[in-house]
Amino acid sequence: MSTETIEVGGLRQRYGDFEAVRGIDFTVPRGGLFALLGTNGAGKTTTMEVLEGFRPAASGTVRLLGADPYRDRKALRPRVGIMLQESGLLGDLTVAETVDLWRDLHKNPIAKDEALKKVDLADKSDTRVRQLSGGQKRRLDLALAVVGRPEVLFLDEPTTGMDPEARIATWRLIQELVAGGTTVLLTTHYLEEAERLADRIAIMHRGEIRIAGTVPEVVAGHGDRIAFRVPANTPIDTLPRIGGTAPEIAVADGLPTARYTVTGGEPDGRAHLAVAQLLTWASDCRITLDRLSVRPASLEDVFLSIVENQ
Ligand SMILES: Nc1ncnc2c1ncn2[C@@H]1O[C@H](COP(=O)(O)OP(=O)(O)OP(=O)(O)O)[C@@H](O)[C@H]1O
Repeated sequence: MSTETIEVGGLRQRYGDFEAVRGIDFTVPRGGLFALLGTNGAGKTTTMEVLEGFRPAASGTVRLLGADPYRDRKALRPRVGIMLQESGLLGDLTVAETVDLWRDLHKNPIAKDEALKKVDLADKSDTRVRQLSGGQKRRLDLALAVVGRPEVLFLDEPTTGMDPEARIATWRLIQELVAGGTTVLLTTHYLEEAERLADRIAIMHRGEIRIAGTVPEVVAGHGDRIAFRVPANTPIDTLPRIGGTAPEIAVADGLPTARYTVTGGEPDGRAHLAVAQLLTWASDCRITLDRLSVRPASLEDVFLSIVENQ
């Protein structure tokens, strides 16, 4: 028997003639947190909806807790928590009434006060849902998703609209749930959210997973970034090519800034060699490399290179 809580193999999904998901594969073990990142319309929500059992897979294999999420959705429902992108809350109910309604759907729900405390809405208990702010509604959505003590949690852009404090509190709650063994599939446009929370991520673009792995694995092949400013009138056309690549030059506040992406070679030594080459050039030109920075590629760099180049 598989030890994976979520299994997706060769999943394809169409809307009429349009293929929104074009053969994707990933698995999430019990207690893992997998984040799907990607451009608008990449197919993240569609993938999640198949796993949530809202529609059958057009082709491919999809298993949730060892079962078919569409055919076995009745049996799976009590074991799964879902936070959709668009909340379907009833505006006339109070926060407390809403939580009560959801608690009634579960056999062993957490206490109402505990649910509201988890998402910092205890003081809004008697407020009508329509009077909540966007971020507060998101927090109520999250309380409803966790009220039934789910084994698997689907979170579709959970922190959109939340202020930074609420976002950090939400991350803490998600981390507690994962530490307790809950398996989470998350979609997000916040790269920092994925970096903080996920064991593994996938970046989707146009219905395909373009890259997947742990964050260090994903950024590993994308080189280092070197940037510096030089005084005006520096002969920037004499800047060395590094690894066969010329720098990108941008002018800010009247001063040229050079940026290199350094790939190839041994990761441990390539930035060192590149900087040595640049310092020699600077010394020959009798200038200083102002605000010299050297860093490995970030998740944002990888994301942008996927989106811009493909
Ligand atoms: N019900 C639908 N009918 C037709 N096309 C749809 C439907 N739902 C989604 N699509 C299309 O399928 C593609 C994938 O949409 P999906 O919502 O899965 O993307 P997403 O990655 O979640 O995007 P976002 O980050 O904007 O939420 C998009 O091009 C979208 O327009």
